[in-house]
Amino acid sequence: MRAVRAAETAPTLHPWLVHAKELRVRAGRHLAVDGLDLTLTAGVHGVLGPNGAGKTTLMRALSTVVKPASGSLTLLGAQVDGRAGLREVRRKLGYLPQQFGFYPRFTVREFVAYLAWLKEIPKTAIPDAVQRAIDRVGLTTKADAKMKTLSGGMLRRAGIAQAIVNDPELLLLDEPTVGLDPEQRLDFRDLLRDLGADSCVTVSTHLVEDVVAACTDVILMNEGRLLFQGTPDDLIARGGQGDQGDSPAERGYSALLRQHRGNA
Ligand SMILES: Nc1ncnc2c1ncn2[C@@H]1O[C@H](COP(=O)(O)OP(=O)(O)OP(=O)(O)O)[C@@H](O)[C@H]1O
Repeated sequence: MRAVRAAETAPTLHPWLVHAKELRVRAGRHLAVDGLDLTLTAGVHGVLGPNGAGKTTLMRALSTVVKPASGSLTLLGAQVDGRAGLREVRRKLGYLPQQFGFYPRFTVREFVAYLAWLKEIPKTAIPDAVQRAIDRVGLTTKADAKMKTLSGGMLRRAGIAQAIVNDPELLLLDEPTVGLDPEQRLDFRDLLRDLGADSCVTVSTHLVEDVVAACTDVILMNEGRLLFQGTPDDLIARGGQGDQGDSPAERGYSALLRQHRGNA
């Protein structure tokens, strides 16, 4: 019998929950993510960048919806290379796509329960998990309303509920605040902080102020690459009086893009 080394039975330690190296991902024929290096741990990571920067394509790769064209991507310790073995990672993922499909006749509860079933949550645990997710996004009174009767902002919240129903270790939210009213946006910031306390939450948005208020980490993408990664304070420190923007963070954002374009 072969001797088993201690290293073979030790738990796998992966300091990064997401680790991308020289990552390239196609959107159609276009290389929308083009040589991205990124490491993420627990916390709330806000992904900013101009239209077409590759944010959605990155989120699709992190959610395992599209497979990388090249480079390496490790999610929750598992190498994503297009082959088998993704089932375990997918059970621990939550993903709100920019546009998501649903059966319009489903109630919110049925929609979230369906996703809970897909995530392989044990049958007996589903009703409580669904109720908790619906409560956390503030849709308690709409739990038994049909999806087709919801407003845009409510639909978005139902989408967030399905993404968090399995208490994911890696949560990916693509433009989650679109359509939310100001009060709901403030509630959502609280939810983000709560979720990021012990999991890795990645939020793509155009709202620099949401990132500053609710994120531990800012990621700025441009043309498929990482331009900047730092704290909201680091972003603010990059801006000057002459830079475009209505707030210190927006000025920091503009300054980083301007400097990059100047150097390109
Ligand atoms: N199906 C496709 N075929 C060809 N090009 C595509 C396709 N989808 C996206 N692209 C291109 O890939 C690039 C990145 O798109 P992506 O949607 O990832 O950017 P984004 O940062 O999310 O943009 P936005 O802020 O507008 O949502 C863009 O130049 C876009 O035109």
